[in-house]
Amino acid sequence: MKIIRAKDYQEMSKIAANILQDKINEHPAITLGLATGGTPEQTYAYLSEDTQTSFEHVTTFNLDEYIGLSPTNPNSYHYYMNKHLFSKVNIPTEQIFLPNGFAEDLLEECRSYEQKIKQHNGIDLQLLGLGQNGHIGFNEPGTSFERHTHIVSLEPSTIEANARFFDSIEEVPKQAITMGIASIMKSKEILVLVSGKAKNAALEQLMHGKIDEQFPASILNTHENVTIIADEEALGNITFMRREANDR
Ligand SMILES: O=P(O)(O)OC[C@H]1O[C@](O)(CO)[C@@H](O)[C@@H]1O
Repeated sequence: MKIIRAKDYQEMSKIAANILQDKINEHPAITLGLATGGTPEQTYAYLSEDTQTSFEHVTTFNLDEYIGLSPTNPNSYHYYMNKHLFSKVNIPTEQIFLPNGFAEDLLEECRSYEQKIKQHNGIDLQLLGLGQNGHIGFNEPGTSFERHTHIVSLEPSTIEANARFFDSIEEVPKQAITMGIASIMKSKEILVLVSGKAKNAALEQLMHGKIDEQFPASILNTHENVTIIADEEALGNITFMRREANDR
């Protein structure tokens, strides 16, 4: 795992945006996996400001979506992505994919979402945030590393952490559709963004803890092409010593 140290949130976001821009310019028909939450907001803002990079041939798959929120609900991840990125870049609508948390048949939605990713030959570059409990996408602690896109019940701690985006905690949906750990791990390359003191313990566990389904992000240590971009607050005093194979 490669670690890039950024001074602060702005610098982390700028580095991430530059990496994404370079990848898109090198491979205009790239398939990106995208994340939501507070962490990537500024990365998307930098991408939106850039008039040199064309999204005309880019395809995107988002990690997750709440169940029960329509795409026009301001708290849905559909809405978030339109607001922060898709409405500001030249990506054709038919190249944008998010799970539909409003689908009548949610199991079929999970199956067909996974199928669509496959039909696009998988994800070339997956952007990830890190939950304080180690979740990636909405894969909560205890999720099997073998799972593909599936329905999850959100942990009380995730509901609490995400309540800041809603008028009240009662409004936070209790379930979501998420790409599974197995879906994420099939990505050719993964970029993890980590910012702020609140993520320090999770980042330390990701870098130095054991690989365990109780801490979903730990699986990233077994992927061959992962870069973490973390700011100084998130890194705190974490040492950069190399993880040995027998630490796993
Ligand atoms: O960036 P945040 O808001 O801290 O969230 C971290 C992670 O949690 C989620 O928002 C899900 O709760 C992910 O989409 C995100 O990557």
